[in-house]
Amino acid sequence: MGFVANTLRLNAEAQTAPLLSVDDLTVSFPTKGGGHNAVVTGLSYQIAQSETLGVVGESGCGKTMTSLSLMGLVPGRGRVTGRIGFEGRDLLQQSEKQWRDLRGREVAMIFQEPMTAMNPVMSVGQQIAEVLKVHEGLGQRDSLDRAIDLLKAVGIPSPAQRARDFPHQLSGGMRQRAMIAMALACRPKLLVADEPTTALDVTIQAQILDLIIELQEETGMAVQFITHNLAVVSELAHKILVMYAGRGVEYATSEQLFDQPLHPYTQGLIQTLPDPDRKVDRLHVIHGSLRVQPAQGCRFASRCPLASDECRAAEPILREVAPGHFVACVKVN
Ligand SMILES: Nc1ncnc2c1ncn2[C@@H]1O[C@H](COP(=O)(O)OP(=O)(O)OP(=O)(O)O)[C@@H](O)[C@H]1O
Repeated sequence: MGFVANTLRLNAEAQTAPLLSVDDLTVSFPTKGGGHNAVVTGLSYQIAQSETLGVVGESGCGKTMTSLSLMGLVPGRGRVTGRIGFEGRDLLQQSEKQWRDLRGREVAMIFQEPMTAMNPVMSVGQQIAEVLKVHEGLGQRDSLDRAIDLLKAVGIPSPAQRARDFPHQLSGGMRQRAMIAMALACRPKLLVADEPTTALDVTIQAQILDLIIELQEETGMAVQFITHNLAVVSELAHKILVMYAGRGVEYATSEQLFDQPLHPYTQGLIQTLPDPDRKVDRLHVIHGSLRVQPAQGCRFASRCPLASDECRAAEPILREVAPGHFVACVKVN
């Protein structure tokens, strides 16, 4: 192939290849009996540049472990297998040094608990300024000015004063916002946001979601946004992955998922959303618990209104039932 054709092919691939491609991701922890307990099983999804993927599911379904895998931060003796393709390389094959270079610079994560990410003995402004010095090559004065701008952008009042505070001097909500400012400061290619706004009041929540969208438009950042609240991702996500007990059970564009939810669990989640047009006496509840799982077959079967013997026979796999719309349920044709 000639040089021009080759270059065109490579450019076309660069435009179409997703930034992140997770294939068959499994995270497991050793059990007392000497075996392994998988908390995430065979998960596959992709995120393109400028795209937001919402990862939704109830507490304990494996959302955080999925995100920590992308940062190389799965705790303890957790074992991660599969492939995490990022710009064409497999992150699971990286050395610890390569992980350290990647974190913060190319992939940044905002956690539910901000103290995880902050240095307790450095002022908040200085911490953000350090990021800007390293990533943008700014000097001391400029980096501090930009840090103050970022604190203002995440809704922190008197940002110049707050910049001089240490993390423990800020309230929980302020700390959360300061951590978000720090993650966004380095303009990561991929932002992993784990329930970042849950503890904040609705006005600040909306402000932070707007800030993420703004930065995404400006820099082409990809976002993986984890939440148990489908309403939050409906505003923000282009695609949604619904997880149940460590597995992906439905994966589709936001429109597909809200217009035609196929998995009974997704349908249940959507019914739990308050709808001003739907007059109901009380909100829908998905009865049962994630912790109660059948020994084999579909993990949702014990809570599913449609479950029959065929559901309990074998675990359904995620399959494409319409272009770009995947579901793991034998009841869906
Ligand atoms: N260090 C660990 N060792 C063993 N199991 C763990 C460890 N950390 C988490 N788990 C288990 O992994 C499973 C998935 O947890 P994870 O935190 O990913 O869920 P989640 O969907 O993010 O929940 P939440 O919304 O409550 O954060 C849970 O069953 C949890 O008990």
